[in-house]
Amino acid sequence: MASNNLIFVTGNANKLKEVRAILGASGVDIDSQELDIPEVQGSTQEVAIAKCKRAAELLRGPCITEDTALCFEALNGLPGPYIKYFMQEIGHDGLNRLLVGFPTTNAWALCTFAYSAGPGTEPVLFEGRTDGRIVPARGEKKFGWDPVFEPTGFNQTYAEMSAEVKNKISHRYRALEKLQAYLRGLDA
Ligand SMILES: O=P(O)(O)OP(=O)(O)OP(=O)(O)OC[C@H]1O[C@@H](n2cnc3c(O)ncnc32)[C@H](O)[C@@H]1O
Ligand SMILES: [Mg+2]
Repeated sequence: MASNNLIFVTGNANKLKEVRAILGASGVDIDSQELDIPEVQGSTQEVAIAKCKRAAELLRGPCITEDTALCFEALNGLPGPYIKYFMQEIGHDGLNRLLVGFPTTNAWALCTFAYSAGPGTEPVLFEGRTDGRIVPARGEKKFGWDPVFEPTGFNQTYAEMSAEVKNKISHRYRALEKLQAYLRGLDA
Protein backbone atom coordinates (compact mmCIF):
# COMPACT_ATOMS: atom_id res chain seq x y z
CA MET A 1 0.00 0.00 0.00
CA ALA A 2 1.21 3.41 -0.90
CA SER A 3 1.33 4.87 2.58
CA ASN A 4 2.61 1.99 4.67
CA ASN A 5 6.13 1.65 3.39
CA LEU A 6 6.93 5.13 2.22
CA ILE A 7 10.52 6.12 1.77
CA PHE A 8 11.42 9.56 3.04
CA VAL A 9 14.48 10.76 1.22
CA THR A 10 16.44 13.10 3.46
CA GLY A 11 19.92 13.62 4.74
CA ASN A 12 18.65 15.38 7.85
CA ALA A 13 18.35 13.18 10.94
CA ASN A 14 16.42 15.84 12.90
CA LYS A 15 13.75 16.06 10.23
CA LEU A 16 13.36 12.29 10.25
CA LYS A 17 13.08 12.20 14.03
CA GLU A 18 10.33 14.83 14.03
CA VAL A 19 8.44 13.18 11.19
CA ARG A 20 8.48 9.85 13.02
CA ALA A 21 7.36 11.53 16.27
CA ILE A 22 4.52 13.40 14.56
CA LEU A 23 3.29 10.34 12.67
CA GLY A 24 3.48 8.40 15.92
CA ALA A 25 0.61 6.00 16.23
CA SER A 26 -0.99 6.87 12.90
CA GLY A 27 0.18 3.58 11.41
CA VAL A 28 2.22 5.23 8.69
CA ASP A 29 5.70 3.82 8.84
CA ILE A 30 8.47 5.81 7.28
CA ASP A 31 11.70 4.33 6.01
CA SER A 32 14.40 6.75 5.15
CA GLN A 33 17.16 6.93 2.63
CA GLU A 34 19.90 9.46 2.31
CA LEU A 35 20.58 10.49 -1.27
CA ASP A 36 22.69 13.37 -2.43
CA ILE A 37 20.29 15.34 -4.60
CA PRO A 38 21.32 18.73 -5.95
CA GLU A 39 18.81 21.42 -5.00
CA VAL A 40 17.81 23.84 -7.75
CA GLN A 41 17.23 27.55 -7.24
CA GLY A 42 13.74 28.98 -7.46
CA SER A 43 10.56 29.19 -5.43
CA THR A 44 10.03 26.76 -2.57
CA GLN A 45 7.63 24.86 -4.82
CA GLU A 46 10.10 24.59 -7.70
CA VAL A 47 12.82 23.42 -5.33
CA ALA A 48 10.50 20.82 -3.77
CA ILE A 49 9.25 19.45 -7.09
CA ALA A 50 12.71 19.10 -8.62
CA LYS A 51 14.08 17.30 -5.55
CA CYS A 52 11.19 14.84 -5.32
CA LYS A 53 11.28 14.04 -9.05
CA ARG A 54 14.97 13.26 -8.87
CA ALA A 55 14.55 11.17 -5.72
CA ALA A 56 11.83 9.06 -7.37
CA GLU A 57 14.06 8.51 -10.41
CA LEU A 58 16.98 7.41 -8.26
CA LEU A 59 14.80 5.13 -6.12
CA ARG A 60 12.74 3.91 -9.07
CA GLY A 61 9.67 4.07 -6.92
CA PRO A 62 7.37 6.21 -4.78
CA CYS A 63 8.89 8.52 -2.21
CA ILE A 64 8.48 11.67 -0.21
CA THR A 65 10.90 14.53 0.22
CA GLU A 66 10.70 17.63 2.35
CA ASP A 67 12.07 21.13 2.04
CA THR A 68 12.07 23.67 4.79
CA ALA A 69 12.32 27.39 4.21
CA LEU A 70 12.69 30.23 6.70
CA CYS A 71 11.21 33.39 5.26
CA PHE A 72 11.76 36.95 6.51
CA GLU A 73 8.92 39.40 5.92
CA ALA A 74 11.38 42.30 5.60
CA LEU A 75 13.22 40.47 2.83
CA ASN A 76 10.17 39.49 0.84
CA GLY A 77 10.42 35.86 1.91
CA LEU A 78 14.20 35.37 1.66
CA PRO A 79 16.35 33.49 2.70
CA GLY A 80 13.44 31.06 2.08
CA PRO A 81 14.68 27.80 0.58
CA TYR A 82 18.30 29.04 0.83
CA ILE A 83 18.24 29.16 4.63
CA LYS A 84 20.58 26.17 4.89
CA TYR A 85 23.39 28.10 3.23
CA PHE A 86 22.68 31.25 5.22
CA MET A 87 22.83 29.20 8.42
CA GLN A 88 26.12 27.63 7.37
CA GLU A 89 27.74 30.93 6.43
CA ILE A 90 26.37 33.49 8.90
CA GLY A 91 24.76 31.45 11.70
CA HIS A 92 22.23 32.60 14.28
CA ASP A 93 23.87 35.99 14.89
CA GLY A 94 24.11 36.70 11.21
CA LEU A 95 20.42 35.97 10.71
CA ASN A 96 19.61 38.52 13.41
CA ARG A 97 22.04 41.07 11.98
CA LEU A 98 20.46 40.70 8.54
CA LEU A 99 17.34 42.34 9.93
CA VAL A 100 18.99 45.29 11.66
CA GLY A 101 17.50 48.48 10.28
CA PHE A 102 14.35 46.83 9.00
CA PRO A 103 11.02 47.70 10.59
CA THR A 104 9.99 44.10 11.27
CA THR A 105 11.54 40.85 12.43
CA ASN A 106 8.44 38.89 11.43
CA ALA A 107 9.18 35.58 9.76
CA TRP A 108 7.52 32.34 8.86
CA ALA A 109 8.69 28.76 8.69
CA LEU A 110 7.46 26.92 5.64
CA CYS A 111 7.59 23.18 5.21
CA THR A 112 6.89 21.60 1.86
CA PHE A 113 6.43 17.86 1.60
CA ALA A 114 6.45 16.41 -1.89
CA TYR A 115 5.01 13.00 -2.73
CA SER A 116 5.88 11.19 -5.92
CA ALA A 117 3.97 8.07 -6.96
CA GLY A 118 7.05 7.04 -8.94
CA PRO A 119 9.40 8.18 -11.71
CA GLY A 120 7.75 10.17 -14.46
CA THR A 121 4.84 11.32 -12.30
CA GLU A 122 4.35 14.89 -11.16
CA PRO A 123 4.98 15.29 -7.41
CA VAL A 124 2.12 16.57 -5.25
CA LEU A 125 2.98 19.25 -2.69
CA PHE A 126 1.76 19.76 0.90
CA GLU A 127 2.68 22.99 2.64
CA GLY A 128 2.61 23.90 6.30
CA ARG A 129 3.37 27.35 7.67
CA THR A 130 4.04 28.65 11.16
CA ASP A 131 4.38 32.39 11.74
CA GLY A 132 6.74 33.95 14.23
CA ARG A 133 9.69 36.28 14.54
CA ILE A 134 13.47 36.19 14.52
CA VAL A 135 15.09 36.70 17.94
CA PRO A 136 18.62 36.41 19.37
CA ALA A 137 19.37 32.72 19.90
CA ARG A 138 17.81 31.08 22.96
CA GLY A 139 17.72 27.41 23.85
CA GLU A 140 19.72 24.40 22.84
CA LYS A 141 21.51 24.55 19.51
CA LYS A 142 20.41 21.14 18.34
CA PHE A 143 18.44 21.73 15.18
CA GLY A 144 19.18 24.39 12.59
CA TRP A 145 17.55 27.77 13.23
CA ASP A 146 15.28 26.56 16.07
CA PRO A 147 17.01 28.90 18.61
CA VAL A 148 16.22 32.08 16.62
CA PHE A 149 12.58 31.35 15.72
CA GLU A 150 9.90 32.33 18.22
CA PRO A 151 6.45 31.27 17.03
CA THR A 152 3.63 33.79 17.40
CA GLY A 153 1.71 33.32 20.65
CA PHE A 154 4.68 31.80 22.51
CA ASN A 155 7.46 33.36 24.53
CA GLN A 156 9.75 30.42 23.82
CA THR A 157 11.78 29.74 20.72
CA TYR A 158 11.37 26.39 18.97
CA ALA A 159 14.63 25.38 20.67
CA GLU A 160 13.27 26.15 24.15
CA MET A 161 10.07 24.17 23.65
CA SER A 162 9.69 20.50 24.35
CA ALA A 163 9.54 18.31 21.25
CA GLU A 164 5.87 17.63 22.07
CA VAL A 165 4.95 21.30 21.91
CA LYS A 166 6.99 22.06 18.80
CA ASN A 167 5.54 19.03 17.03
CA LYS A 168 1.99 20.24 17.66
CA ILE A 169 2.42 23.70 16.17
CA SER A 170 5.29 23.37 13.75
CA HIS A 171 5.43 24.02 10.03
CA ARG A 172 6.36 20.34 9.68
CA TYR A 173 3.35 19.14 11.66
CA ARG A 174 0.99 21.27 9.59
CA ALA A 175 2.38 20.01 6.30
CA LEU A 176 2.36 16.38 7.50
CA GLU A 177 -1.31 16.64 8.45
CA LYS A 178 -2.11 17.44 4.82
CA LEU A 179 0.17 14.70 3.50
CA GLN A 180 -1.45 12.16 5.81
CA ALA A 181 -4.95 13.12 4.68
CA TYR A 182 -3.84 12.66 1.07
CA LEU A 183 -2.28 9.26 1.76
CA ARG A 184 -5.43 8.10 3.55
CA GLY A 185 -7.33 9.01 0.39
CA LEU A 186 -4.98 6.88 -1.71
CA ASP A 187 -5.58 3.90 0.55
CA ALA A 188 -9.35 4.28 0.60
O1 LIG B 1 18.23 16.20 2.84
P1 LIG B 1 17.24 17.29 3.11
O2 LIG B 1 15.89 16.79 3.51
O3 LIG B 1 17.18 18.33 2.00
O4 LIG B 1 17.76 18.04 4.44
P2 LIG B 1 18.46 19.46 4.59
O5 LIG B 1 19.09 19.51 5.92
O6 LIG B 1 19.31 19.73 3.39
O7 LIG B 1 17.22 20.45 4.63
P3 LIG B 1 16.69 21.58 3.62
O8 LIG B 1 17.34 21.44 2.29
O9 LIG B 1 15.19 21.54 3.67
O10 LIG B 1 17.23 22.91 4.31
C1 LIG B 1 16.57 23.43 5.42
C2 LIG B 1 17.52 24.03 6.42
O11 LIG B 1 16.73 24.41 7.56
C3 LIG B 1 17.05 23.59 8.68
N1 LIG B 1 15.79 23.12 9.26
C4 LIG B 1 14.85 22.34 8.67
N2 LIG B 1 13.80 22.16 9.49
C5 LIG B 1 14.07 22.85 10.62
C6 LIG B 1 13.38 23.03 11.85
O12 LIG B 1 12.19 22.47 12.06
N3 LIG B 1 13.97 23.78 12.78
C7 LIG B 1 15.17 24.34 12.59
N4 LIG B 1 15.90 24.20 11.47
C8 LIG B 1 15.35 23.46 10.48
C9 LIG B 1 17.90 22.44 8.17
O13 LIG B 1 18.82 22.01 9.16
C10 LIG B 1 18.59 23.09 6.96
O14 LIG B 1 19.69 23.86 7.39
MG1 LIG C 1 18.59 19.82 1.48
